[in-house]
Amino acid sequence: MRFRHLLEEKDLVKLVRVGASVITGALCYSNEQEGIMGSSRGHCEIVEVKYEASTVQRPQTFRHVRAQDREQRPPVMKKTHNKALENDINKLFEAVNLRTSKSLDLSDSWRNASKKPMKSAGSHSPGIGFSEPVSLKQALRGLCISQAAEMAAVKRMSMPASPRISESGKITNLYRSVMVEAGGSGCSPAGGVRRTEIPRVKEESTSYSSGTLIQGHQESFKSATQSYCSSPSYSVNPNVKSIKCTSSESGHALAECSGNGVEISLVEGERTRGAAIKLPQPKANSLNQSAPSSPHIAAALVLKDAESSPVPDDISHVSQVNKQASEIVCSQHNSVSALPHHISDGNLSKPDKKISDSNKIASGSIKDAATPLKVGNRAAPKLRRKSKLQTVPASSAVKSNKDVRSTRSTSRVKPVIKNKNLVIKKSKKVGGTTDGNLKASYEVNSDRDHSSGQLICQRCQCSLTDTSKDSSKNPPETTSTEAFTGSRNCDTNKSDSIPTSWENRGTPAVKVNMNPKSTEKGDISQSSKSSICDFSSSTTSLSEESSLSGSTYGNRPHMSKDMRWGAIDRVRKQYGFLGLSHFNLLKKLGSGDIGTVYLAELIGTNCPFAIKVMDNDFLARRKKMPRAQTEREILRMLDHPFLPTLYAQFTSDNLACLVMEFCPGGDLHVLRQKQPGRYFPEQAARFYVAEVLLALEYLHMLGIVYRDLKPENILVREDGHIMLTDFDLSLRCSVNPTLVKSSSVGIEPPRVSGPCAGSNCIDPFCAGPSCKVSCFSPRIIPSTARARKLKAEAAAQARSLPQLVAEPTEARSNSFVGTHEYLAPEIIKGEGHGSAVDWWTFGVLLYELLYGKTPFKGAGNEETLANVVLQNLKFPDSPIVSFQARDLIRGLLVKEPECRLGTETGAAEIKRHPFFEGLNWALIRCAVPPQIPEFYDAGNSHLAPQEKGEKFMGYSANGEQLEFELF
Ligand SMILES: Nc1ncnc2c1ncn2[C@@H]1O[C@H](COP(=O)(O)OP(=O)(O)OP(=O)(O)O)[C@@H](O)[C@H]1O
Repeated sequence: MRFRHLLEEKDLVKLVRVGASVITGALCYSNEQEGIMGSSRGHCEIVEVKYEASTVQRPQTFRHVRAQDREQRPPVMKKTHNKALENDINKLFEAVNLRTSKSLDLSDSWRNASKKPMKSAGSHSPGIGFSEPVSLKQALRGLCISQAAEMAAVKRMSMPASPRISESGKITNLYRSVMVEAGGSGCSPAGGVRRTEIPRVKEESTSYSSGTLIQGHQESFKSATQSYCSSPSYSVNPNVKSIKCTSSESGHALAECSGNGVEISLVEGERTRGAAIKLPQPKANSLNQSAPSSPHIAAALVLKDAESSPVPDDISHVSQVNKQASEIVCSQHNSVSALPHHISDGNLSKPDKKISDSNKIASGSIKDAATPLKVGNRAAPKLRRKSKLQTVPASSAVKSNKDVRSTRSTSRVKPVIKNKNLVIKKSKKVGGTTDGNLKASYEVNSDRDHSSGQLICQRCQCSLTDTSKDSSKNPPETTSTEAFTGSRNCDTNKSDSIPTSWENRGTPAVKVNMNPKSTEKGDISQSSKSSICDFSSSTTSLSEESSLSGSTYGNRPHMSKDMRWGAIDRVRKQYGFLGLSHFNLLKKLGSGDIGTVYLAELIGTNCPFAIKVMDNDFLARRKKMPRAQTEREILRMLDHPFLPTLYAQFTSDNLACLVMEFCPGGDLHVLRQKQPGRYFPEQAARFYVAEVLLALEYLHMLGIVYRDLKPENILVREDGHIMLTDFDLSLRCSVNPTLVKSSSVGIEPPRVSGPCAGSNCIDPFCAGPSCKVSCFSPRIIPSTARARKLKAEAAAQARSLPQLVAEPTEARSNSFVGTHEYLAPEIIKGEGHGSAVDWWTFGVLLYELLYGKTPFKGAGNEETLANVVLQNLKFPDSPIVSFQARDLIRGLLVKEPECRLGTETGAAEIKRHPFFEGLNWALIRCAVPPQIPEFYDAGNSHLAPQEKGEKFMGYSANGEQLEFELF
């Protein structure tokens, strides 16, 4: 009987039962005939035969053995392979050093085994040293473990460098080069203090070198832009990979073609209107081809023309030449509404007219030649092309695989990602429709003389050529770069007339198709419009640079007066774009799963921002792009005092950047630990959770289940109010506002404690003529007949009113998302969860703020999870917490989500709880916060507190300085 050299584990166990209780050393049995050892599952991969009993072989890798076998094994060995099993077993036992001792200390054996490397240097497979005794089981397990370790090591080695390192490496490099560059440079702030500035990073000459891209595009870019301006000035900046066209007369940037993704932005002087066209990256082998995307450029310019001049008839003469997806986003910065246009594969989409009029953007599919293209407030000329408007029903949330993580700080559980994060899947139909979007497609004509590489003006039939000259009027951004100036040989009298079509000679015109779904970068698209909730229509299609600013005035009313908009707009107008190079990175604020957040100052503005920098390569490698995309899309939607405002977004060097409001107060987790006893006084806790509640309510109404509530994600603004941040784990779902009759659901009237809660009160500190308490002061109810009457009236009024439930109480997801200590039982149990998880986490949050610890924390993650599901809620004796607070926590930390407070009608239920009695919800943002971060001076923020001779940032509470320094 032929012995199969790959012994199964059970066979070995049998062998041991026969006589050997312990095996020392590795079992490694080579089998040349069988091929790769252990190739089949269930077989032990660890057997090795000592072909010569007298020779003590070092443990070898299987490959080693095989190689040696071929060379060294005596021919007789091959012949013996077919010996009887008995002989083979004998051989095996010869190879095994049997130990007669009765027992073996397992720990010793493990220790010994681990001490002794079991394979020779350079070996690739595991083995166990012969000298150390281990049990068979241990030997097997040890080999499996070491093999697993080896496999992991091999995998690690085969993997690219750590993305985190890669990302931080990029930033570090940026810093380093800045440190070198910036010393004593003009970038230093007043006082000669050196600041860290993001340099313009030189692009490596790769197969997709942006420099080459620029080369490929610049001719056509020049030609195309010359028609806009009688005296254009061009500058090429290889560092930021752009070509910029500036009006020599006005000095305004007119257009920019960026090699990074090959984007063109169109801007024009005071009436800055941006149009970004995203062009396909040329293939590596087509880099030397001339101007592969010039038709797109022409298309972009035609778009711009459409705003100011009629599109000539011949623009409708179109043929398709390039099916590579492109995107165009236009916005009129100074108009109230921003109107995105997308072009890809021959289609140009435009927003729904009605929505755009009301500052709401929706995408549309328009192929009607008669449909005027409206940009901003102006109707665009009619375009002769087919048009089709399509409305696509909102998609529902997509259940995804599980995802677990913890993002608590060092003292907390670190994230463990078990499964994929929930992602809202969207259709990617090119030229088709996507979630909740109306799409439009246009055909645009782009004629150019490809033989000469020149664009031909059809009006005067002139050719457009360039003449190089020194560009002294380049914006500072490009002074160090190659400059060239183009002039057009067009009749100067016609300088105002814009060639709106290009003669097509030999090459068909472009048909650009709009794809409202964002690309991987997700920066220049209408992706936000594909939101599945109703509110998505109010989100704009935001190009990475232009549209955010252009739309913000209309779409973020609560921050419309913020000077930061103006600061960003000025930079954008001055340079034609906004990028990392316009910011001084002052400090790393922290890193998360998908990016790193920096404190940055917009150069020359003294405006601090928090910039979240995400490495697209890293995100793609780690499959975290959807999380980043979710966060980006949610950020674009937000307009709430307790939620972040996204001022701008852009991509620099494949780093996706989100420019947000900087919160100098740190997060509540840090702040709590600075409190005496590491817990907040009840009044302070009430303030913070009340604001969180409003933020959650708003999110729910947008169809966003937050899912990651914890103190670390609650930042403190400079005014002491909170900002809920971090949306990459949020669930987006549809919302179906439901009108609920109060009587049918037994809704209790709002628990008003006095006139303070009346709608007529506009003073947060006023609770009526006789009530001089703030919204957060202990309730003082005047026991007057008048007060009682008012209360009764308010109660009666509330009873008579129907109630609108606009929160996604029906949303369901099976994702395993959150932070261990904050995970709701239904998430742990995998039963599917909805918005009620936010009310569970809300309860945990209140508990932690009041008691300084979370209610179900165990020794480890598993114990914590078990406690969440099984353990009853207990309250510590200390500190003393009010009955109302405990009652609210009890109502929130109900393990069955259907019985949990807030599940039925959302935040309204919670707001009515006696814990919040006396709180004027409407005026909470005017209330005095428990603590306010000290004055922040961006101009000095780069300095260490010691350097400034003062604390950089601290908290003052009741006039008392708390030792709370951020830097
Ligand atoms: N606007 C901001 N102002 C001040 N600090 C901020 C701001 N945004 C984020 N931070 C800080 O930067 C750090 C990283 O934030 P980030 O959101 O990237 O990571 P995170 O909260 O751990 O979440 P995630 O891992 O999901 O990305 C956090 O410590 C956070 O407190």
